[in-house]
Amino acid sequence: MLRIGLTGGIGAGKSTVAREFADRGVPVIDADAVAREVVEPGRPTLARLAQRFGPEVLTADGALDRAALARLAFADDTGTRDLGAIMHPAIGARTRELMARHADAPMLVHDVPLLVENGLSADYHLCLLVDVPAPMRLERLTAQRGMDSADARARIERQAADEERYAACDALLSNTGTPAELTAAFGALWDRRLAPFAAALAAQRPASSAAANHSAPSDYGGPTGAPAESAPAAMRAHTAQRLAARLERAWAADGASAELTSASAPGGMTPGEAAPSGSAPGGGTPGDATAAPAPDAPDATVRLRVRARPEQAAAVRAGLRAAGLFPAAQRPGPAEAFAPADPGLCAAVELKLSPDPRSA
Ligand SMILES: CC(C)(COP(=O)(O)OP(=O)(O)OC[C@H]1O[C@@H](n2cnc3c(N)ncnc32)[C@H](O)[C@@H]1O)[C@@H](O)C(=O)NCCC(=O)NCCS
Ligand SMILES: Nc1ncnc2c1ncn2[C@@H]1O[C@H](COP(=O)(O)OP(=O)(O)OP(=O)(O)O)[C@@H](O)[C@H]1O
Repeated sequence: MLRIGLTGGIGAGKSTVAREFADRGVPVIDADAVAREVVEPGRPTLARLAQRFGPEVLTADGALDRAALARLAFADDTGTRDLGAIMHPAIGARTRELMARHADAPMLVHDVPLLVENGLSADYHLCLLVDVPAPMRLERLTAQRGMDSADARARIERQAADEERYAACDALLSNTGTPAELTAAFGALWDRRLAPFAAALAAQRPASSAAANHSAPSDYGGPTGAPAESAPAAMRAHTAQRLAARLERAWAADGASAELTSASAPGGMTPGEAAPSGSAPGGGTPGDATAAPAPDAPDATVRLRVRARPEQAAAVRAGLRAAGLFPAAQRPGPAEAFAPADPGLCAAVELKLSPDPRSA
Protein backbone atom coordinates (compact mmCIF):
# COMPACT_ATOMS: atom_id res chain seq x y z
CA MET A 1 0.00 0.00 0.00
CA LEU A 2 1.22 3.46 -0.88
CA ARG A 3 0.93 5.61 2.23
CA ILE A 4 0.63 9.31 1.44
CA GLY A 5 0.87 12.02 4.07
CA LEU A 6 -1.09 15.13 3.04
CA THR A 7 -0.26 18.33 4.84
CA GLY A 8 -0.20 22.10 4.70
CA GLY A 9 -0.69 25.09 6.95
CA ILE A 10 -4.15 25.94 8.22
CA GLY A 11 -6.37 27.01 5.33
CA ALA A 12 -3.99 25.84 2.59
CA GLY A 13 -6.59 23.65 0.89
CA LYS A 14 -5.89 20.15 2.21
CA SER A 15 -9.59 19.35 2.34
CA THR A 16 -9.92 20.24 -1.33
CA VAL A 17 -7.04 17.90 -2.24
CA ALA A 18 -8.37 15.18 0.08
CA ARG A 19 -11.64 15.27 -1.88
CA GLU A 20 -9.71 14.68 -5.12
CA PHE A 21 -8.24 11.51 -3.60
CA ALA A 22 -11.63 10.41 -2.28
CA ASP A 23 -13.20 10.98 -5.72
CA ARG A 24 -10.66 8.47 -7.07
CA GLY A 25 -11.68 5.90 -4.49
CA VAL A 26 -8.71 6.42 -2.16
CA PRO A 27 -9.49 6.08 1.55
CA VAL A 28 -8.66 9.28 3.42
CA ILE A 29 -8.08 9.44 7.16
CA ASP A 30 -8.72 12.99 8.34
CA ALA A 31 -6.70 13.79 11.47
CA ASP A 32 -8.98 16.71 12.37
CA ALA A 33 -12.01 14.38 12.26
CA VAL A 34 -10.20 11.80 14.40
CA ALA A 35 -9.30 14.60 16.84
CA ARG A 36 -13.01 15.41 17.14
CA GLU A 37 -13.98 11.80 17.68
CA VAL A 38 -11.62 11.21 20.60
CA VAL A 39 -13.07 14.11 22.61
CA GLU A 40 -16.72 13.15 22.33
CA PRO A 41 -18.62 13.45 25.63
CA GLY A 42 -17.61 10.75 28.09
CA ARG A 43 -14.20 10.08 26.54
CA PRO A 44 -11.22 10.09 28.95
CA THR A 45 -9.34 12.52 26.70
CA LEU A 46 -12.08 15.11 27.22
CA ALA A 47 -11.76 14.75 31.00
CA ARG A 48 -7.98 15.25 30.71
CA LEU A 49 -8.49 18.45 28.73
CA ALA A 50 -10.88 19.80 31.36
CA GLN A 51 -8.39 18.87 34.08
CA ARG A 52 -5.56 20.75 32.36
CA PHE A 53 -7.40 23.75 30.86
CA GLY A 54 -10.25 24.12 33.36
CA PRO A 55 -14.03 23.55 33.35
CA GLU A 56 -14.50 26.52 30.99
CA VAL A 57 -13.52 24.24 28.06
CA LEU A 58 -16.76 22.30 28.64
CA THR A 59 -20.21 23.41 27.58
CA ALA A 60 -23.19 23.17 29.94
CA ASP A 61 -24.07 19.74 28.55
CA GLY A 62 -20.55 18.37 28.97
CA ALA A 63 -19.33 18.64 25.39
CA LEU A 64 -16.05 20.29 24.35
CA ASP A 65 -16.26 24.04 23.82
CA ARG A 66 -13.84 24.10 20.90
CA ALA A 67 -13.54 27.87 20.66
CA ALA A 68 -12.77 28.15 24.38
CA LEU A 69 -10.11 25.45 24.17
CA ALA A 70 -8.57 27.05 21.07
CA ARG A 71 -8.32 30.40 22.90
CA LEU A 72 -6.54 28.85 25.87
CA ALA A 73 -4.39 26.28 24.04
CA PHE A 74 -3.10 28.51 21.24
CA ALA A 75 -2.33 31.44 23.56
CA ASP A 76 1.22 30.21 24.22
CA ASP A 77 3.66 27.40 23.48
CA THR A 78 3.02 25.62 26.77
CA GLY A 79 -0.71 25.46 26.14
CA THR A 80 -0.21 24.13 22.61
CA ARG A 81 2.33 21.58 23.84
CA ASP A 82 0.02 20.34 26.61
CA LEU A 83 -2.89 20.13 24.16
CA GLY A 84 -0.76 17.90 21.91
CA ALA A 85 0.45 15.75 24.80
CA ILE A 86 -3.16 15.04 25.83
CA MET A 87 -4.62 14.59 22.36
CA HIS A 88 -1.96 12.81 20.34
CA PRO A 89 -1.88 9.41 22.09
CA ALA A 90 -5.65 9.05 21.60
CA ILE A 91 -5.48 10.34 18.01
CA GLY A 92 -2.60 7.93 17.28
CA ALA A 93 -4.42 4.89 18.66
CA ARG A 94 -7.62 5.62 16.71
CA THR A 95 -5.62 6.35 13.53
CA ARG A 96 -3.87 2.97 13.74
CA GLU A 97 -7.28 1.28 14.02
CA LEU A 98 -8.57 3.11 10.95
CA MET A 99 -5.41 2.34 8.96
CA ALA A 100 -5.71 -1.36 9.78
CA ARG A 101 -9.22 -1.32 8.30
CA HIS A 102 -7.79 -0.24 4.96
CA ALA A 103 -4.81 -2.59 4.97
CA ASP A 104 -5.78 -4.02 1.56
CA ALA A 105 -6.19 -0.69 -0.23
CA PRO A 106 -3.54 0.10 -2.86
CA MET A 107 -3.27 3.67 -1.59
CA LEU A 108 -4.18 5.46 1.60
CA VAL A 109 -4.10 9.16 2.38
CA HIS A 110 -3.58 10.57 5.83
CA ASP A 111 -4.62 14.23 5.97
CA VAL A 112 -2.50 15.55 8.85
CA PRO A 113 -2.21 19.28 9.50
CA LEU A 114 0.62 18.73 11.99
CA LEU A 115 2.60 16.15 10.02
CA VAL A 116 5.76 18.25 9.99
CA GLU A 117 5.36 19.60 13.53
CA ASN A 118 5.04 16.05 14.86
CA GLY A 119 7.98 14.65 12.83
CA LEU A 120 5.84 12.10 10.98
CA SER A 121 7.30 12.50 7.48
CA ALA A 122 9.22 9.19 7.51
CA ASP A 123 6.01 7.24 8.18
CA TYR A 124 4.84 7.76 4.60
CA HIS A 125 6.16 6.75 1.20
CA LEU A 126 5.39 10.22 -0.03
CA CYS A 127 4.44 13.47 1.66
CA LEU A 128 2.36 15.90 -0.34
CA LEU A 129 2.29 19.56 0.61
CA VAL A 130 -0.51 21.96 -0.29
CA ASP A 131 1.33 25.25 -0.37
CA VAL A 132 -0.09 28.75 0.04
CA PRO A 133 1.81 31.65 1.63
CA ALA A 134 0.54 32.48 5.14
CA PRO A 135 -0.91 35.94 4.30
CA MET A 136 -3.13 34.45 1.59
CA ARG A 137 -4.24 31.65 3.94
CA LEU A 138 -5.11 34.22 6.58
CA GLU A 139 -7.16 36.15 4.05
CA ARG A 140 -9.04 33.02 2.91
CA LEU A 141 -9.69 31.83 6.46
CA THR A 142 -11.10 35.13 7.62
CA ALA A 143 -12.87 36.33 4.46
CA GLN A 144 -14.28 33.03 3.17
CA ARG A 145 -14.57 30.85 6.22
CA GLY A 146 -15.35 33.64 8.66
CA MET A 147 -12.63 32.57 11.08
CA ASP A 148 -11.59 34.99 13.77
CA SER A 149 -8.39 36.69 12.62
CA ALA A 150 -6.60 36.47 16.00
CA ASP A 151 -7.40 32.75 16.21
CA ALA A 152 -6.10 32.13 12.68
CA ARG A 153 -2.90 34.10 13.40
CA ALA A 154 -2.31 32.26 16.67
CA ARG A 155 -2.59 28.87 14.95
CA ILE A 156 -0.31 29.92 12.08
CA GLU A 157 2.24 31.04 14.67
CA ARG A 158 2.08 27.64 16.44
CA GLN A 159 2.55 25.72 13.18
CA ALA A 160 5.70 24.88 11.22
CA ALA A 161 7.34 27.45 8.97
CA ASP A 162 6.99 26.99 5.21
CA GLU A 163 10.71 26.09 4.92
CA GLU A 164 10.27 23.19 7.34
CA ARG A 165 7.39 21.89 5.27
CA TYR A 166 9.40 22.12 2.02
CA ALA A 167 12.19 20.09 3.62
CA ALA A 168 9.85 17.38 4.88
CA CYS A 169 7.66 16.90 1.78
CA ASP A 170 8.31 15.14 -1.51
CA ALA A 171 5.77 16.78 -3.76
CA LEU A 172 4.13 20.15 -3.68
CA LEU A 173 0.85 21.49 -5.02
CA SER A 174 0.63 25.24 -5.03
CA ASN A 175 -2.88 26.52 -4.29
CA THR A 176 -2.38 30.22 -4.94
CA GLY A 177 -4.52 30.07 -8.06
CA THR A 178 -8.13 29.08 -8.54
CA PRO A 179 -9.69 25.85 -7.22
CA ALA A 180 -9.90 24.68 -10.86
CA GLU A 181 -6.15 25.17 -11.23
CA LEU A 182 -5.54 23.14 -8.08
CA THR A 183 -7.73 20.35 -9.43
CA ALA A 184 -5.82 20.35 -12.72
CA ALA A 185 -2.45 20.29 -10.97
CA PHE A 186 -3.62 17.41 -8.82
CA GLY A 187 -4.75 15.46 -11.89
CA ALA A 188 -1.33 15.86 -13.48
CA LEU A 189 0.43 14.76 -10.28
CA TRP A 190 -1.88 11.76 -10.00
CA ASP A 191 -1.22 10.61 -13.57
CA ARG A 192 2.49 11.21 -13.61
CA ARG A 193 3.48 10.21 -10.15
CA LEU A 194 0.93 9.00 -7.62
CA ALA A 195 -0.83 6.31 -9.67
CA PRO A 196 2.46 4.90 -11.09
CA PHE A 197 4.01 4.88 -7.62
CA ALA A 198 1.07 2.95 -6.14
CA ALA A 199 1.06 0.48 -9.03
CA ALA A 200 4.80 -0.09 -8.74
CA LEU A 201 4.64 -0.60 -5.01
CA ALA A 202 1.80 -3.11 -5.38
CA ALA A 203 3.80 -4.99 -8.01
CA GLN A 204 6.97 -4.84 -5.87
CA ARG A 205 9.06 -3.28 -8.60
CA PRO A 206 10.57 0.11 -9.45
CA ALA A 207 8.08 2.28 -11.29
CA SER A 208 10.04 2.61 -14.50
CA SER A 209 13.56 2.82 -15.78
CA ALA A 210 13.13 6.58 -15.50
CA ALA A 211 13.09 6.13 -11.74
CA ALA A 212 16.76 5.22 -11.73
CA ASN A 213 17.44 7.62 -14.51
CA HIS A 214 18.73 10.62 -12.65
CA SER A 215 15.63 12.67 -13.31
CA ALA A 216 14.85 15.38 -10.80
CA PRO A 217 11.33 15.60 -9.38
CA SER A 218 9.76 18.09 -11.71
CA ASP A 219 6.78 18.84 -9.54
CA TYR A 220 8.88 20.21 -6.72
CA GLY A 221 8.18 23.65 -8.08
CA GLY A 222 10.68 25.11 -5.64
CA PRO A 223 9.57 26.73 -2.45
CA THR A 224 7.56 29.88 -2.90
CA GLY A 225 9.90 32.78 -2.34
CA ALA A 226 13.12 30.72 -2.40
CA PRO A 227 15.75 31.78 -4.90
CA ALA A 228 14.96 29.73 -7.97
CA GLU A 229 18.56 28.72 -8.55
CA SER A 230 18.98 27.19 -5.10
CA ALA A 231 15.85 25.03 -5.24
CA PRO A 232 17.22 21.97 -7.11
CA ALA A 233 20.28 21.59 -4.90
CA ALA A 234 18.32 22.07 -1.69
CA MET A 235 15.64 19.73 -2.96
CA ARG A 236 18.15 16.96 -3.65
CA ALA A 237 19.74 17.30 -0.25
CA HIS A 238 16.34 17.10 1.40
CA THR A 239 15.45 14.11 -0.78
CA ALA A 240 18.51 12.27 0.54
CA GLN A 241 17.49 13.08 4.08
CA ARG A 242 13.93 11.93 3.61
CA LEU A 243 14.94 8.65 2.00
CA ALA A 244 17.43 8.03 4.79
CA ALA A 245 14.80 8.72 7.43
CA ARG A 246 12.31 6.36 5.74
CA LEU A 247 14.87 3.59 5.56
CA GLU A 248 15.79 3.95 9.17
CA ARG A 249 12.13 3.99 10.21
CA ALA A 250 11.38 0.89 8.10
CA TRP A 251 14.36 -0.97 9.54
CA ALA A 252 13.44 -0.04 13.07
CA ALA A 253 9.95 -1.48 12.48
CA ASP A 254 11.49 -4.63 11.00
CA GLY A 255 14.07 -5.13 13.71
CA ALA A 256 16.79 -5.10 11.05
CA SER A 257 20.23 -3.88 11.84
CA ALA A 258 21.85 -1.84 9.12
CA GLU A 259 24.14 1.09 9.07
CA LEU A 260 23.47 4.01 6.79
CA THR A 261 27.04 5.12 6.29
CA SER A 262 26.53 8.04 3.99
CA ALA A 263 23.94 10.01 2.12
CA SER A 264 24.87 12.27 -0.71
CA ALA A 265 23.26 14.33 -3.37
CA PRO A 266 24.70 16.56 -6.06
CA GLY A 267 24.34 19.98 -4.60
CA GLY A 268 25.63 18.81 -1.26
CA MET A 269 23.89 18.39 2.03
CA THR A 270 23.20 21.69 3.67
CA PRO A 271 24.99 22.37 6.96
CA GLY A 272 23.29 20.99 10.02
CA GLU A 273 21.48 18.26 8.14
CA ALA A 274 21.69 14.83 9.63
CA ALA A 275 24.02 13.36 7.06
CA PRO A 276 25.25 10.02 8.39
CA SER A 277 29.00 9.77 8.82
CA GLY A 278 31.25 8.17 6.25
CA SER A 279 32.49 8.96 2.81
CA ALA A 280 30.21 10.12 0.07
CA PRO A 281 30.12 7.49 -2.68
CA GLY A 282 29.75 10.15 -5.33
CA GLY A 283 28.32 13.58 -5.88
CA GLY A 284 28.25 16.02 -3.00
CA THR A 285 29.98 15.83 0.31
CA PRO A 286 27.79 15.21 3.34
CA GLY A 287 27.68 18.22 5.58
CA ASP A 288 29.33 20.48 3.05
CA ALA A 289 27.04 22.78 1.17
CA THR A 290 29.92 24.51 -0.57
CA ALA A 291 30.85 21.43 -2.59
CA ALA A 292 27.84 21.98 -4.78
CA PRO A 293 28.05 21.33 -8.48
CA ALA A 294 25.95 23.49 -10.75
CA PRO A 295 22.38 23.41 -9.36
CA ASP A 296 21.07 22.33 -12.75
CA ALA A 297 23.54 19.44 -12.93
CA PRO A 298 21.80 16.67 -14.87
CA ASP A 299 22.91 13.95 -12.43
CA ALA A 300 20.34 14.33 -9.71
CA THR A 301 20.87 10.90 -8.25
CA VAL A 302 20.71 10.69 -4.50
CA ARG A 303 22.87 7.97 -3.04
CA LEU A 304 22.48 6.29 0.28
CA ARG A 305 25.14 3.79 1.25
CA VAL A 306 24.19 1.06 3.60
CA ARG A 307 26.04 -1.71 5.36
CA ALA A 308 24.49 -4.76 6.92
CA ARG A 309 25.55 -8.17 8.14
CA PRO A 310 24.75 -10.98 5.71
CA GLU A 311 22.36 -12.61 8.17
CA GLN A 312 20.41 -9.36 8.27
CA ALA A 313 20.31 -9.01 4.48
CA ALA A 314 16.77 -10.27 4.00
CA ALA A 315 15.36 -7.99 6.69
CA VAL A 316 17.33 -5.04 5.36
CA ARG A 317 16.01 -5.64 1.84
CA ALA A 318 12.48 -5.94 3.22
CA GLY A 319 12.98 -2.56 4.88
CA LEU A 320 14.18 -1.09 1.60
CA ARG A 321 11.04 -2.30 -0.13
CA ALA A 322 8.85 -1.04 2.70
CA ALA A 323 10.40 2.38 2.18
CA GLY A 324 9.56 2.23 -1.54
CA LEU A 325 13.00 1.24 -2.82
CA PHE A 326 13.61 -1.77 -5.08
CA PRO A 327 16.50 -3.50 -6.79
CA ALA A 328 17.15 -1.60 -10.00
CA ALA A 329 20.03 -3.63 -11.33
CA GLN A 330 21.77 -6.66 -9.99
CA ARG A 331 25.48 -6.23 -10.07
CA PRO A 332 28.02 -8.96 -9.46
CA GLY A 333 29.48 -8.90 -6.00
CA PRO A 334 28.00 -7.83 -2.73
CA ALA A 335 26.62 -4.46 -3.78
CA GLU A 336 23.15 -3.94 -5.16
CA ALA A 337 21.69 -0.80 -6.60
CA PHE A 338 18.18 0.13 -5.57
CA ALA A 339 15.81 2.53 -7.23
CA PRO A 340 12.75 4.15 -5.75
CA ALA A 341 9.36 3.07 -7.00
CA ASP A 342 8.36 6.71 -7.06
CA PRO A 343 9.28 8.01 -10.50
CA GLY A 344 9.47 11.49 -9.07
CA LEU A 345 12.24 10.57 -6.70
CA CYS A 346 15.77 9.82 -7.63
CA ALA A 347 17.97 7.60 -5.56
CA ALA A 348 20.45 4.84 -5.68
CA VAL A 349 21.01 2.87 -2.56
CA GLU A 350 24.20 0.90 -2.27
CA LEU A 351 23.72 -2.06 -0.02
CA LYS A 352 26.95 -3.62 1.13
CA LEU A 353 26.82 -6.86 3.01
CA SER A 354 29.79 -7.43 5.17
CA PRO A 355 30.63 -9.72 8.10
CA ASP A 356 31.52 -6.73 10.24
CA PRO A 357 29.62 -3.53 9.48
CA ARG A 358 32.42 -1.47 11.00
CA SER A 359 35.16 -2.90 8.82
CA ALA A 360 33.34 -2.91 5.48
C1 LIG B 1 -8.26 23.18 19.75
C2 LIG B 1 -9.38 22.59 18.93
C3 LIG B 1 -10.44 21.97 19.84
C4 LIG B 1 -10.05 23.72 18.12
O1 LIG B 1 -11.10 23.17 17.35
P1 LIG B 1 -11.60 23.86 15.98
O2 LIG B 1 -12.90 23.20 15.65
O3 LIG B 1 -11.60 25.34 16.13
O4 LIG B 1 -10.49 23.52 14.90
P2 LIG B 1 -10.23 22.15 14.09
O5 LIG B 1 -10.09 20.99 15.02
O6 LIG B 1 -11.23 22.03 13.01
O7 LIG B 1 -8.77 22.41 13.50
C5 LIG B 1 -8.60 23.33 12.43
C6 LIG B 1 -7.14 23.55 12.20
O8 LIG B 1 -6.50 24.13 13.34
C7 LIG B 1 -5.14 23.79 13.30
N1 LIG B 1 -4.74 23.14 14.57
C8 LIG B 1 -5.41 22.23 15.30
N2 LIG B 1 -4.70 21.83 16.37
C9 LIG B 1 -3.52 22.49 16.29
C10 LIG B 1 -2.35 22.51 17.09
N3 LIG B 1 -2.25 21.74 18.19
N4 LIG B 1 -1.34 23.32 16.71
C11 LIG B 1 -1.43 24.09 15.61
N5 LIG B 1 -2.51 24.12 14.81
C12 LIG B 1 -3.54 23.33 15.15
C13 LIG B 1 -4.96 22.79 12.14
O9 LIG B 1 -4.51 23.48 11.00
C14 LIG B 1 -6.36 22.29 11.92
O10 LIG B 1 -6.57 21.83 10.60
C15 LIG B 1 -8.85 21.51 17.95
O11 LIG B 1 -8.11 22.11 16.93
C16 LIG B 1 -8.03 20.42 18.58
O12 LIG B 1 -8.56 19.55 19.25
N6 LIG B 1 -6.70 20.47 18.37
C17 LIG B 1 -5.81 19.48 18.92
C18 LIG B 1 -5.81 18.22 18.11
C19 LIG B 1 -4.84 18.28 17.02
O13 LIG B 1 -3.64 18.28 17.25
N7 LIG B 1 -5.37 18.35 15.77
C20 LIG B 1 -4.60 18.34 14.61
C21 LIG B 1 -4.52 16.93 14.09
S1 LIG B 1 -2.86 16.47 13.70
N1 LIG C 1 -7.78 27.97 -4.72
C1 LIG C 1 -8.58 28.59 -3.84
N2 LIG C 1 -9.02 29.85 -4.06
C2 LIG C 1 -9.80 30.47 -3.16
N3 LIG C 1 -10.19 29.94 -2.00
C3 LIG C 1 -9.78 28.69 -1.70
C4 LIG C 1 -8.96 27.94 -2.61
N4 LIG C 1 -8.69 26.73 -2.05
C5 LIG C 1 -9.33 26.72 -0.85
N5 LIG C 1 -9.97 27.89 -0.66
C6 LIG C 1 -10.76 28.29 0.54
O1 LIG C 1 -9.83 28.46 1.60
C7 LIG C 1 -10.36 27.94 2.81
C8 LIG C 1 -9.47 26.82 3.34
O2 LIG C 1 -9.53 25.70 2.46
P1 LIG C 1 -9.62 24.20 3.02
O3 LIG C 1 -10.71 24.08 4.00
O4 LIG C 1 -9.62 23.26 1.86
O5 LIG C 1 -8.20 24.17 3.74
P2 LIG C 1 -7.61 23.14 4.75
O6 LIG C 1 -6.16 23.12 4.49
O7 LIG C 1 -8.33 21.84 4.66
O8 LIG C 1 -7.96 23.86 6.08
P3 LIG C 1 -7.72 23.35 7.59
O9 LIG C 1 -6.28 23.51 7.81
O10 LIG C 1 -8.54 24.27 8.39
O11 LIG C 1 -8.18 21.94 7.65
C9 LIG C 1 -11.77 27.46 2.51
O12 LIG C 1 -12.67 28.49 2.82
C10 LIG C 1 -11.74 27.20 1.00
O13 LIG C 1 -12.99 27.36 0.40
